Amino acid sequence: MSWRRVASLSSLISSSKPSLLNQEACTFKLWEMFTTETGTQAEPFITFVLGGPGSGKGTQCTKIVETFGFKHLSAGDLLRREIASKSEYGSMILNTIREGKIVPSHVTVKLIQKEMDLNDSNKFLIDGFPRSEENRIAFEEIVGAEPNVVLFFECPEEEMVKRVLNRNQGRVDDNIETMKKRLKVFEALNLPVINYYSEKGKVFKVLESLFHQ
Ligand SMILES: Nc1ncnc2c1ncn2[C@@H]1O[C@H](COP(=O)(O)OP(=O)(O)OP(=O)(O)O)[C@@H](O)[C@H]1O
Ligand SMILES: O=c1ccn([C@@H]2O[C@H](COP(=O)(O)O)[C@@H](O)[C@H]2O)c(=O)[nH]1
Ligand SMILES: [Mg+2]
Repeated sequence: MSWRRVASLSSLISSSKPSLLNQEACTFKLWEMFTTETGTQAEPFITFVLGGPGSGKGTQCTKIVETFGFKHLSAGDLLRREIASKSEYGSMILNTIREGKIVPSHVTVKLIQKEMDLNDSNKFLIDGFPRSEENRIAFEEIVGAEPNVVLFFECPEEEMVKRVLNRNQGRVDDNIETMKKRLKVFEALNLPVINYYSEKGKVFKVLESLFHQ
């Protein structure tokens, strides 16, 4: 099956009976097709998983990993690990996350690249990255690859706010002040990346609908 055909499925999902397809069902259906298509591919299969703060990226990535064995690389988790290990960039990263801003591209891309190199898997879910056009360009230059596909989790803002404020994972950025900043950054810097890949026919929009996790 060609990517063109897979992309046309995305438009079907947006236009036909979205209320019957919850995030989980959409994701599983799509990934079933991707694994069938790319099972013998030698090059790494790269998926960028994008969406606003609290849209459910991490939650769905965990489910995909459990079922299909992709390697999940959360850029946010890699950055939080740097803070915890008190690395040279730790305090700068902590301050940036507190402010809801974006960590310099070279730092994040190096962390992602290192994890990709260390891993045997050839199928990656890169969650929460790229956050900006600058991030995207840095990844493409440094890693020398583009994503095969981009999953975009669309979720109403009030739902994202509710989820983040109820997450209870002790994250320094899960408070209303930082959340407002993160939403602004998402719209100003992350949406252009989604639009860029959308024009290349690589984006699957996964619709939020009424469903139980
Ligand atoms: N479909 C859903 N319905 C209700 N709650 C959900 C759903 N998906 C995720 N959640 C909950 O919402 C919260 C945020 O989800 P998650 O951490 O997966 O979001 P995220 O997109 O990774 O956010 P961030 O960008 O802040 O890391 C979690 O507490 C999760 O359990
Ligand atoms: O590529 C990235 C990813 C994340 N950040 C910073 O981390 C926080 C939290 O990220 P989550 O993906 O929500 O876990 C984000 O708000 C940014 O401050 C980043 O700079 N670059
Ligand atoms: Mg997350």
